[in-house]
Amino acid sequence: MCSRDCCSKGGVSRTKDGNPCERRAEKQETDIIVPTPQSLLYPYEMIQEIADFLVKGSGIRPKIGIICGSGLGSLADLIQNPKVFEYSKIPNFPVSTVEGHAGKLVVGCLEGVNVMAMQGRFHYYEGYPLAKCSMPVRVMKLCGVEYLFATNAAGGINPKYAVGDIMLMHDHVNMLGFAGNSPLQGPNDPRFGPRFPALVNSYNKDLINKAIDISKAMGIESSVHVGVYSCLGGPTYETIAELRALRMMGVDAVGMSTVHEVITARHCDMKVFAFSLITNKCATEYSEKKDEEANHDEVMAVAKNKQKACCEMVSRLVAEIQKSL
Ligand SMILES: O=P(O)(O)O[C@@H]1C[C@H](O)[C@@H](CO)O1
Ligand SMILES: Nc1nc2[nH]cnc2c(=O)[nH]1
Repeated sequence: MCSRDCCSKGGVSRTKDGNPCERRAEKQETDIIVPTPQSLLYPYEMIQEIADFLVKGSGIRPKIGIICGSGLGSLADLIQNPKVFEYSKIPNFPVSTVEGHAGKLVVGCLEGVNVMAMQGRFHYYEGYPLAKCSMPVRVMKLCGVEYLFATNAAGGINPKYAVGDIMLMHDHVNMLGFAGNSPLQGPNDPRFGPRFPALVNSYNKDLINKAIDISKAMGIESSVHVGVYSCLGGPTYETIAELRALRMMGVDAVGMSTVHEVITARHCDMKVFAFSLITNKCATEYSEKKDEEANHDEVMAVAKNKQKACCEMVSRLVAEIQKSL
């Protein structure tokens, strides 16, 4: 009861004659916390400011943006004459909190092409909203990037995949999107892209075909697949029932990233190439042994072992793009 002698009925405070209590209504109004829509977290001007800082600081306008997956930070070590920016020194940039994600942005030259690589990405499970996780993709765009290379470590659900294989992504199942979460949620800024972007053909077919040719030239084609990736929120790895459900949906590999980055990149019309390094085989039988459970140490160890092949795939593909520039 408030001091005006009100009672609460059906969650609404009312005076004795049945009218809503004004004082209570006023208080409730001030108590309501309206979350900022995701798209407003990083307005265009703020992204422009970050991009200007990076272009001015490096003296480079990159054409290709690379996001290094867990344990794949060595992709950025390929870059010549690197200018390195710690995330903590970039205005309005989040910090990396996960092992295997160094938290550095490296700008320089690879195979004659200006590139920008993120040694460390941001994940939803770190507590960042999706728009914050994929904000660097928009920064890349305003720096001049036309191609996004997104890489990740993922669990292999397709029974034909082995640990250490590479899966070229040709599509995704957006589980967080199924649940109504999107980095584009909120008012749309048309300077980035349209309100309703189409996502069919998100993964550039020409780049996938070039990567297949490269895998043949490298003699690793038997361990390179083309498949469907799905991102879950993490940080838990999946239950067996979840893995079975994903398999039934046609998912070949599962991870905790990339999809929202690809959505953001396609929204601003970047060409996308993405691959998963299969760091563990997902258990789909209840009889699996304890030592077959996914764990991050294993993910990191496999990524370390396979970084050479991943690096070669990336640099050869950049060299192919260079020919067409
Ligand atoms: O950043 P990626 O997607 O490569 O990292 C995966 C997903 C989790 O961050 C981590 C789990 O081991 O690896
Ligand atoms: N969700 C998920 N992410 C991963 N990253 C590396 N392996 C896995 C996995 O099995 N599941």
